[in-house]
Amino acid sequence: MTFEFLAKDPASKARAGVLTTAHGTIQTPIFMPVGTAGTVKAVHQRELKEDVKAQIILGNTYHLYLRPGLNVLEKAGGLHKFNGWDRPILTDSGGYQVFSLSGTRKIVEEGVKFRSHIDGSSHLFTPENVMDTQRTIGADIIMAFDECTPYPCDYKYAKNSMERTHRWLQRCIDRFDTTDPKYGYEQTLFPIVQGSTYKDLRIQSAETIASKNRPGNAIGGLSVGEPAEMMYEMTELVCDILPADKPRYLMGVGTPANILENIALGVDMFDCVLPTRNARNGMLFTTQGIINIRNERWKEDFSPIDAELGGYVSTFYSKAYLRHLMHATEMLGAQIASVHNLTFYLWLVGQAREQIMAGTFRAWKDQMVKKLMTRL
Ligand SMILES: CNc1nc2c(CCNCC3CCCCC3)c3nc(N)[nH]c(=O)c3cc2[nH]1
Repeated sequence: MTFEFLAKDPASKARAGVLTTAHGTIQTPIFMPVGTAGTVKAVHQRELKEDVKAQIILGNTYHLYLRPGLNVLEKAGGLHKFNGWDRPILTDSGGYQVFSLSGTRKIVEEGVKFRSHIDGSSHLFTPENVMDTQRTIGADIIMAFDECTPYPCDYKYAKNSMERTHRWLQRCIDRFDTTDPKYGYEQTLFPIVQGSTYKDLRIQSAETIASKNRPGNAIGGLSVGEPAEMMYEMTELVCDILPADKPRYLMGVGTPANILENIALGVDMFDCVLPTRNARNGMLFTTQGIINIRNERWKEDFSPIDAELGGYVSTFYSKAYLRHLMHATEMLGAQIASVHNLTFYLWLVGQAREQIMAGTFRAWKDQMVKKLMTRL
């Protein structure tokens, strides 16, 4: 994988570039739609490509390992073949999902013991077997096995957890660098910075991750309930230490405003469940601001969902019709809202990229953040 720089914003740390992987190129800054069990919920691959214009999507190691399982995925020839997505895929390492999904889990030096949320069977994720699992899934970019510390978290726990994550990282590197890809194309391992909200730990973790000299780096342990200002402070601190010539991936972020503010701090890659999860609850991000489509006020508004955004669903369907579908709990409602929100997120990062290329990102960002927060 290579990262080529195209432009840097004169009035911020925002940059625009191109990431080249075995399954194609990615224009950065980029938003990566989250697929859980091998699908972006309620969205067809064709819609992801043609309407959303997604360039890279996420797969979920924890889910895919439990169901359909590695045998099916290997027989299919990997996730790209299984779900038909022939562009880049990134998989998270599963540690975070164990914490957020499996009620019962225990962290030991070896790894994390947990029970499947599907059938209660017990499992152990280790740095080594999580590397092997991600080799079998076949994602172009895979993440190191880490612990995402909760917020708030006391200093002692954060320090011990960070040091264990660094030991796990070395085990990931040793395993990854001595195993081959299974399907004939190269994969890339990203390490993840931890350190909770403690400046000295964040500096130490960023320096450790930078020293591994991998093709890309991730920032973890944020977007876990901390105030936005804290997220920005930690991100800026870490971005100033991570090498500028490698892509920076801020995990699990975020709202449209979070994304623009973090692009200004030097982040290139984002993922978040917000656009799809909120869509299913009727919360739409639009070029005019945020709409709760279930609200009475849209009952007889026959204007397009978002005429400015363009794209099929946002111009073909009206607000009144989508509101009706949501109230009737019609599946089509979730599909329309999901495609709309994802299209909005890809549009937003695309606009940011154009502004960075034009050298006008900073002023555009400041007024866009205000507009995006407007509740219509
Ligand atoms: C929402 N906030 C947040 N997410 C974080 C995530 C998950 C990022 N999203 C991955 C997708 C989730 C759905 C299924 C497909 C993978 C984090 N992941 C890791 N490994 N480490 C973090 O510190 C880490 C930190 C995170 N903070």
